[in-house]
Amino acid sequence: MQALEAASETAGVSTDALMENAGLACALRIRQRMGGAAGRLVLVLVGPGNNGADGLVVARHLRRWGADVCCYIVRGRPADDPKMTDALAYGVAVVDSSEDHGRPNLGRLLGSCHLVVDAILGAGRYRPLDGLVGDVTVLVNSIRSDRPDLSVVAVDLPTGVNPDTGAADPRAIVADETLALCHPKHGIANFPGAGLAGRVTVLEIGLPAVVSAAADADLPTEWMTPASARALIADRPLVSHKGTFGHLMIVAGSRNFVGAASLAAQGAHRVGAGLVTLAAPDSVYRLAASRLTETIHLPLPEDADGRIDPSAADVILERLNNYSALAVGCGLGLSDGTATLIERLLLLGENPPALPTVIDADGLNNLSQCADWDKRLRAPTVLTPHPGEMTTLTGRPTVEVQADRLEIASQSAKGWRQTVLLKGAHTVVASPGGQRCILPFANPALAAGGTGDVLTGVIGGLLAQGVAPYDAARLGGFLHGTAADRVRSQRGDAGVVASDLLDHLPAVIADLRGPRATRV
Ligand SMILES: NC(=O)C1=CN([C@@H]2O[C@H](COP(=O)(O)OP(=O)(O)OC[C@H]3O[C@@H](n4cnc5c(N)ncnc54)[C@H](OP(=O)(O)O)[C@@H]3O)[C@@H](O)[C@H]2O)[C@@H](O)CC1
Ligand SMILES: [K+]
Repeated sequence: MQALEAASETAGVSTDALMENAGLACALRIRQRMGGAAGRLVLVLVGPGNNGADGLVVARHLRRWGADVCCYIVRGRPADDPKMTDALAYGVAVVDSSEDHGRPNLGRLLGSCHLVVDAILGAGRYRPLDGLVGDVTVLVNSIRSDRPDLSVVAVDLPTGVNPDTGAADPRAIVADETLALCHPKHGIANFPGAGLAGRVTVLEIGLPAVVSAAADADLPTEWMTPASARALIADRPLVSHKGTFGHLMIVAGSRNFVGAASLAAQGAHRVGAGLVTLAAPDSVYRLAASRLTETIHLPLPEDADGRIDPSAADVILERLNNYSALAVGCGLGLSDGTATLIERLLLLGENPPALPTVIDADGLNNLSQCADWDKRLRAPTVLTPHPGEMTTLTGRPTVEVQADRLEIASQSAKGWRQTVLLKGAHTVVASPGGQRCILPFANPALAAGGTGDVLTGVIGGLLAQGVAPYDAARLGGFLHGTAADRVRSQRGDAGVVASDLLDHLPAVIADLRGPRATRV
């Protein structure tokens, strides 16, 4: 952002103009969050740099719209600060921390306000919080934890989070929402900083078009937003039939994992796949069929333990010409037989159309048993490991995978020449061509068995509709994450089950799509 700011100046757009845009965008979002400005009491914590200047612009606009606004100057600002002059002119109250010994004024303001804006520190050069700033942040965090009705909204980054790494000072602000200005900084993408940011809303600050186009081309990592997800949702023609939206084959399930197969199939239906066939062991078919009324079934021979028998590869392969995508893995089980099945379906070139494929869970575990699997995977594929499965595939310890999720996902995608979706808080998606994106979801409700099976079905359903692998993975992950957030907001963190996500998926898609007219 510092480089982009300099490029903007060169292109004729001053930092002051960007700051004004940023401050207005933040004020609009805060007003929306509060359900209006009039009569609200807002406390803006103002720091010494440009983040503090943004805070003064926010204060001025909220005051203009009728809020009662007080700026608490945490650390001295220049004597002739024009943003301060403007804020005062609009009637913003100002309290200086140097005149608030023992902080009685800050305590009183925190006790009575509706919302706190953290504009103390942003993306400037990072150093640990000094005593003065730390005193303020500790008090804010402590009153926030006593007052569930109090929202803390951070401008750009929560104060105390290292913008480049996501490391956090122990006294860093805990925010309910962070308003990321233009390109979110790594500090709120990486944990622990990401865990302090709350909901992240990305705001435009009006970079000149030439600068933002160059940045989009240059920046290696995309932060998925509703707007970027919307751009990936295809129109559904009015004149269409079930064949228009593809046919997915799901190879899944074993005696112990009947539900995995069923959840994957429902995930695919709920994102609009035209037809879904579940190829599962005969005993799984008998249990799942009554529940999956819309699914086509292909019962398969099974071994003594209720896993798909490798001879089933013939049954599947001879039908694949009629399909548009393949999803493999959910609840398959792990044995020599299932590894042989995977090898035949995916590695031996017997799958003539080389269908776009998503491989998950035991699909990945079985794949890792096959020699040189990464060199032999022919079809355009999305691999969706969780960190443990990534360890199995790469041989790198899970702590290493977790410490550098973006890089490891990207290196793997390039090395395997396939799309990789690395699950976890802030799921990462990387393409073989070097694109990569972060899905901004960290939701403990997703830490439940079966949610990965739904995701596989969702990605498979999108692949079947002709969405390219990298787009299917990031859009699928975004739909899944948004559905999970909705479930969490209704039901809380614990006790959510994977099937709760399913009913939300169509509405998530419809809301993203918006009222745009469907084109023929
Ligand atoms: N770039 C853009 O295009 C745009 C940027 N914008 C905004 O600018 C923000 C970046 O502004 P910035 O560079 O002035 O940095 P910021 O963090 O506000 O303050 C740095 C000051 O803090 C001080 N300080 C640092 N650490 C400290 C500590 N631990 N404890 C105490 N003090 C500490 C440090 O002092 P020093 O370390 O030098 O003593 C320095 O004085 C960015 O996040 C966004 O909000 C938008 O308006 C739109 C356009
Ligand atoms: K801040």
